[in-house]
Amino acid sequence: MAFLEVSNITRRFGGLVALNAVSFDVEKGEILGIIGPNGAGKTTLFGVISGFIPPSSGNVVYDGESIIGVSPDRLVRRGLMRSFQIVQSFADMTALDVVTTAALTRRPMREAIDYAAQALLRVGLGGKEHKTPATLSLQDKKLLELAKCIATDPRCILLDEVMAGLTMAETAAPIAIIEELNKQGVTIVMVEHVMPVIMRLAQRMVVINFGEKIAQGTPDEILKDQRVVDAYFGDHLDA
Ligand SMILES: Nc1ncnc2c1ncn2[C@@H]1O[C@H](COP(=O)(O)OP(=O)(O)OP(=O)(O)O)[C@@H](O)[C@H]1O
Repeated sequence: MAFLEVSNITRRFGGLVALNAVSFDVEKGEILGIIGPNGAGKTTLFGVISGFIPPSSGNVVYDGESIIGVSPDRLVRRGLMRSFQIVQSFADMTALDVVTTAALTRRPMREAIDYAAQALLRVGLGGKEHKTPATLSLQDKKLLELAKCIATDPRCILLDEVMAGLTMAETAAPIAIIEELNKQGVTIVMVEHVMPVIMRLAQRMVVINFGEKIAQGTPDEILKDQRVVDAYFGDHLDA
C-alpha cells in the first residue's frame, strides 16, 4: 500500500469540473512532482488532499486510512502538512509568531517557540525572526513557508509553487532544504511551474490538464510524452 493514495477524486464547482476522477499514488520517501497549465486543478487537488476542500467524490488514503472529512489541523497533527503560495498572517505577527503558530499544532507553547526559532535558522532566516512577513523579500517569504512546514514535524509535505517568482539563483536555498528534508525521510508532493527545478527534484511526475491526469512517469518519460508536450511544455520548457 502506498503512503498516499489519491483515488478517483472529482471536484465540481457548480457546473465546472475542476478535477475529474484523478488517481495516483505517492510512495513513502519519494518526491512526486505535479505539473499542469494554469487552471488545470493543481491547487484544488492540494486543497482536497490537505482537508481544505471536500471532494465531490473519490477517496484519499494517507498512511493506511481514509482522510476524507478529516480537518486540516488534524491532518497536520498526523504529519500531513501543506504550504501555501502566499504566506497568510495577521499584520502584526512576526516571522517567529507565524512559525510558532505552526509548531503549536504539535507542541506546547514554550517548546513551540524554541522549535520555531530552530526551523527559521534551518531555512536561513536566522536574524529575521522579528520581521513581519510583509517586509520579507519574496525568497524569504518562500523560506518562511518551508519553516512553517518544518515546524510541524511533517511526514509528508504538499508544496504549492515554492519556487514561483524566484530567479534560478534564488531557487538554490529552497532546493537544498527540500533535498535535505527528503533525505531525512519526508515524503514530498510538489506543484511547480519552474521546470528545471521539478525535473531535478522529482523522482516521478503526474501531469494534470483540464482537471484530468493525462500522464505520469519519470521526468524523462514525461519529457517524451507527446500529450504532455502538446498540453504544457510548449509554453513552459524555458520557464
Ligand atoms: N472556489 C472555487 N469556485 C469556483 N471555481 C473554482 C474554485 N477554485 C478553483 N476553481 C476553478 O477550478 C479550476 C482549477 O483551478 P485551480 O486553482 O485548482 O488550478 P491550478 O492548476 O492550481 O491553477 P494555477 O496554476 O493557476 O494555480 C479553475 O477553472 C478555477 O477557476
